Amino acid sequence: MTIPDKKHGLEAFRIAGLPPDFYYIPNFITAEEEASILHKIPAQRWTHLTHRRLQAHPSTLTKNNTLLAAPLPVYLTRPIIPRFKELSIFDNTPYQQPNHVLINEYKPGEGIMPHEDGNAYAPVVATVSLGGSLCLDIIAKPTSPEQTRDLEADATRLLQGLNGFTLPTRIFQEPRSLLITTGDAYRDLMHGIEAIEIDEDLNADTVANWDLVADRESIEKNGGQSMRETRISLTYRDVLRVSSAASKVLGGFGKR
Ligand SMILES: O=C(O)CCC(=O)C(=O)O
Ligand SMILES: [Fe+2]
Repeated sequence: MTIPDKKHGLEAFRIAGLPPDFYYIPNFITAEEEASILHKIPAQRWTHLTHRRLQAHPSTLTKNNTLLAAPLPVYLTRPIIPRFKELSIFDNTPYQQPNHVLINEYKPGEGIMPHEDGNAYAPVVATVSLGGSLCLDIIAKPTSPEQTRDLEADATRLLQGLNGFTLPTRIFQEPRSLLITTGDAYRDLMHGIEAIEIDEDLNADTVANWDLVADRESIEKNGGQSMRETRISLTYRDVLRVSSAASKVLGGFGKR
């Protein structure tokens, strides 16, 4: 991709009509880079869940959401992290770059229940998609019935005013794309992936990032449908609590 100028760079990729801030960048990595990453994901590190499998790098967080400081493997950092820097994606997080990557794999018919990512992380997630396409569902957080009524009324007014989308809505994620979720969108919304084999009824009225999708043509040719294939996502985050105990010991040895 051509990196646009820093200050205005991301703005061109904002998903208009959704609460701030979501950005969708198609073709963030090349097909060669995608193939190289897919090849390097270690086959022996998967944890199997009912509807997907996953692995955490450099490791799973401890029970109190602490990351044991360790470098990320190089295939996850290059060329991706320098590109994040050019776009200033993590400039406002404590370590100014991601220190943790979750790799999730979804086969056709698999998904992830609606959830929020919570406060173990700085409120910025950068998701690189590999392999297949699918829709991420964007959902309002459940609140008390009265709050929900008030919030829905507010949200409807706001969204109609902005010519926006009412929630729930969908973001279509193509292979090699980057999705950034930050600000209110990180804090106030939930996201999930339906466990289905075909994403249907895809068009400008039902997909929030339709204008930014690179291959709209294939979907249109296919009557608004997109068949699921195996998709792997890399979710980059900056974990707030980092313990350097292990690295101090190693560092100590290193100095002898
Ligand atoms: O695969 C994705 O894009 C979403 C993964 C996700 O929501 C998570 O790891 O928290
Ligand atoms: Fe998530």
